[in-house]
Amino acid sequence: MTDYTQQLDGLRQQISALDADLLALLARRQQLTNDVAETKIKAHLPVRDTAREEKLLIKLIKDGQKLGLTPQYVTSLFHVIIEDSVLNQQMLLAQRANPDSDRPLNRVAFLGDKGSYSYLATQKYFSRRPGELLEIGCKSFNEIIDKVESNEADYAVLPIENTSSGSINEVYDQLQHTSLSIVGELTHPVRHALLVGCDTDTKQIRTLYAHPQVFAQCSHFLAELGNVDVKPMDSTSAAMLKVSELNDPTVAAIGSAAGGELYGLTAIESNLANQKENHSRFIVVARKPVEVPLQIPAKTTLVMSTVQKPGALVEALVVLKDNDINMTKLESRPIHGNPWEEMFYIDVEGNLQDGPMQMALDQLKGMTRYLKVLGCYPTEEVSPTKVAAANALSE
Ligand SMILES: C=C(O[C@@H]1C=C(C(=O)O)C=C[C@H]1O)C(=O)O
Repeated sequence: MTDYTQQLDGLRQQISALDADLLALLARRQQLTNDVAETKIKAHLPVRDTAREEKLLIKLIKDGQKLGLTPQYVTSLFHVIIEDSVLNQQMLLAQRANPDSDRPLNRVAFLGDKGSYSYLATQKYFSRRPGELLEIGCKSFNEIIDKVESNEADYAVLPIENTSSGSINEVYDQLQHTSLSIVGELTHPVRHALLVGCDTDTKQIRTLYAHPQVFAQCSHFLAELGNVDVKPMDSTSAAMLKVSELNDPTVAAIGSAAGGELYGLTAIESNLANQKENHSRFIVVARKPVEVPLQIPAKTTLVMSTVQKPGALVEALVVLKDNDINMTKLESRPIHGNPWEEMFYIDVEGNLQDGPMQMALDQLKGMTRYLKVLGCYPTEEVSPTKVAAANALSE
């Protein structure tokens, strides 16, 4: 061994030892924040305390500067740490309010197979929850819903909208007919890459396999690519499997680089989506609704059809406004067999147990032809507490 390799080895050993200490400290911090959650349950306090977070961040930024760490570094690091702590605490409270959802095994149905975006989202959502995960890959949204309805699965993870291609109509249509309830949500980044199974380059690709939603999200890239045969597949993972089996330099799939790795595929181009910030929102559905404790932020999804008269939808929305309920999404879908009639899907911020929500639902019942609560569930988004670094340092 040369002197330099010896030196490098020695330094790396020290770094690894420090990283192990950091992990142990983070685990201790997590334990303390879980204890905080227990206290909040007893004291009926909200999980999130942004004033405390702001104070904490200001002090950390100042102390970090003294140690030579930039405010940006400290801030982004602690945003991740705090987000994780808030999500864990929320999960703990939600679990406590729904003890029967605490299972040793969570059987989860999702679209595709290992490597699909739904698979990655499923892994992410259930990684925070107790119990083992049994993944049940399915070929269609219909099959996914069926699995839960027939008790072959406990949960389904369904993509509902994407920042590039918009709402996933097929999922909305399934929600019209199911007795299942929405019990959770999550957003997951969707980063499309061009995946190949052997040594090749983009110019040689003649056939592209992907899910139709993916083609829609990457339409600009496809237009630039020009003369390729586009083959729609049931899922991203089916596209990956196809390309790995064909082992042909003229074929490629579009999917995530992480998913492609599971099939031995290499990403030769990345960031293919029209919109660079490409995210999908998923809903988690189950046979039984959940109760969301008032100490954590909640969303409620309603579906309704209005009476056929001018302004009926506006009147329904005014009910939400009058009860100070914030609507985060409105989607309309045709009702099969009733031409020109629409079903409206509405996401609002708030808990089903809230007084204003109950009031609004009562009023809506009297003025709609059909009204159903699809679910009330914890909001998974933790917007980071902003601290102007300059403010922190000028004190
Ligand atoms: C741990 C707490 O709960 C939340 C998480 C925080 C953290 O991880 O430091 C800080 C404030 C709260 O939003 C707390 O209230 O102290």
